[in-house]
Amino acid sequence: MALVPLRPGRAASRLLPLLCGGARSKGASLSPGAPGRLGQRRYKKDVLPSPDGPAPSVSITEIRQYLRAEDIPFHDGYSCLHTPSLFTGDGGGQPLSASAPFTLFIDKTTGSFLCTATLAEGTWQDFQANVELRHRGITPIPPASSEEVEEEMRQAREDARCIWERALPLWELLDEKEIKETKALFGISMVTDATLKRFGVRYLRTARSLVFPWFSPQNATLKGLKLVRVEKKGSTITYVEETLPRFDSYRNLFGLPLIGRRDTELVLTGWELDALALHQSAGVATLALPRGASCLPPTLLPYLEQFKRITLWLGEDLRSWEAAKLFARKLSLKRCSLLREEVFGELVNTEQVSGVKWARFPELNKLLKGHRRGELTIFTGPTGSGKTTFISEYALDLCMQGVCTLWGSFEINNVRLAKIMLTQFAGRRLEDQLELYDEWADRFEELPLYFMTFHGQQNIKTVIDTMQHAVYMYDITHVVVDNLQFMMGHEHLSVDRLAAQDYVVGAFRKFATDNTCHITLIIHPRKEDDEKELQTASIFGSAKASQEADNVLILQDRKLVTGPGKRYLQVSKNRFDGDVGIFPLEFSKASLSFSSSKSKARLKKMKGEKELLANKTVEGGSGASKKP
Ligand SMILES: Nc1ncnc2c1ncn2[C@@H]1O[C@H](COP(=O)(O)OP(=O)(O)OP(=O)(O)O)[C@@H](O)[C@H]1O
Repeated sequence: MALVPLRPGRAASRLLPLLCGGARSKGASLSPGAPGRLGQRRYKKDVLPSPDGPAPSVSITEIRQYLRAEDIPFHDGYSCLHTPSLFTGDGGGQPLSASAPFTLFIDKTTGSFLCTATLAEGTWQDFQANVELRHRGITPIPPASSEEVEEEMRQAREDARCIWERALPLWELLDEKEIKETKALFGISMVTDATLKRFGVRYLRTARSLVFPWFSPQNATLKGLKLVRVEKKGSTITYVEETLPRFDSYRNLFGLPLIGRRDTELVLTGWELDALALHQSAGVATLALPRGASCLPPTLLPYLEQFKRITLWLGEDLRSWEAAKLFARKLSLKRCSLLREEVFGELVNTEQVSGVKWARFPELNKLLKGHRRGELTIFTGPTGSGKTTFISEYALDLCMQGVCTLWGSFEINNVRLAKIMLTQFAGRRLEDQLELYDEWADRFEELPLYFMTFHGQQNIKTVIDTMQHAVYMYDITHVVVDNLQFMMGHEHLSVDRLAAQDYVVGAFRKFATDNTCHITLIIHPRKEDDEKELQTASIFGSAKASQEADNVLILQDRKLVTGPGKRYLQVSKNRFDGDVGIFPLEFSKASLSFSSSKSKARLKKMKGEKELLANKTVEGGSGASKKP
């Protein structure tokens, strides 16, 4: 596996030795004013895993052939193959009986398995190893999670239990007024006590949060919970969620214990309160995804196999609609239905099609309008001008708004990159304020951010396979590749380099389109005259890269003319609506940020690159327009 999520005790924790050296432990509070302890976190001094290949892929045909060859009975389900469990019953020696319950689910895409009876899970290789053990008469032992993960889950269970015990059923609050106000705050005035009771929703007064429990589907013990509180800014209301365990280990399909064996129709919602309301109003079986429209973890698919019809009800915005379409592919299109077409028709005309807006780069919004799925952005700039630093912040900005992001950093290692990002995230040098480190690291770990563990030259096929895997596993919608030169591969050195590059660009283009995933690809410029600014034609290689790209961004670095350290960002191609132009970037060395608050929008829109260059020559070759 060549992917690393930033999660507790893993990647981000490994940043710490870089900042202060040595191990640490901590006891962080769950949120200001909220009771409960996240407990001790252990940190290792080791570094990120060394580069390894992608997960060995297995096709569904191979899986079927293997099961037949091994005499293992199976049903062909929607997303999984179903077999009797290897981990229950009489153990080794005996062939698996077709009359046993089919509680083991093999993911058709990855070959990973989950036994819903014992919660044993593992890779396709683990499955084969366990079949082998049975042949030798040994009772298979479920592959164990690492000690670190076990400890984290145990701690989360304990913390969840403490909170759960302090939380009250909403209707047991002391006074009627408080109940009414609380329900109104969460928009659930119409939800009855019976519904709240059925779903086991409680209220934690001290944290002014609703509490949604995660019960084990096996034995109904509490595995974790989600807290939701309301934040009001003016007339805008936002719901803030926190989970135990942390988001990427929080795999609760909320409502699962209420599903009967015979239920065959389901409404799958993006959040818990929708599941409640829909169940109450339509009487249908409902489940809520643990992270809303942002992802559908494949480990949840086995629990959805029993449904013949699934209606995806993730939200009414375009992002939810796009997510629903991708989730439907995982769930099998033939049983899914989405929001009505007319609703989508209305959305097409709204602002939303322009994509996710950058919070730190308003000028980029004015030109590109936003970040959209399925596009290819090419980014270039002179050597050492700050390309990686800029793209790090540009991608972080989107990631902070829930865009699931995968980084392929082939030039600088992931620890260095994560350190740059963490500095940009915190907006300060944490080396100087170590007391703030824990808080920022905790928040950073919550981002939907993943890293490929490749370093140095890589074969494009391996990289594309890894990206494909990540899209399936983590619903990645933005991949950053830094940079193209590392994909040209040794084997291409003898052939035409331009043809090799065209091939690689074509492969990324196809990936972006096929997976409705945005790719930002950094490409070095060709050797240029230092005195001249870069243009689209300066991108290394043939014209293919700029033709295939939807957006071309150039980091202009004209130190000699415009004074020390001045950089400009030029949008030289914009397929979405054609606006091109240039705006200055203010760099702060302390926060490694290009979005310094001092920066006033001095955006200059241009009709085309030629006009842009001509204009600058008229203005004395200053490298960029200074006009407002
Ligand atoms: N605007 C800027 N002003 C001054 N220093 C900067 C600026 N942007 C980045 N830097 C610093 O310059 C160094 C190189 O930055 P970075 O690695 O992002 O450049 P790059 O263009 O990706 O390099 P390469 O061409 O080698 O891939 C880093 O130490 C970074 O902190």
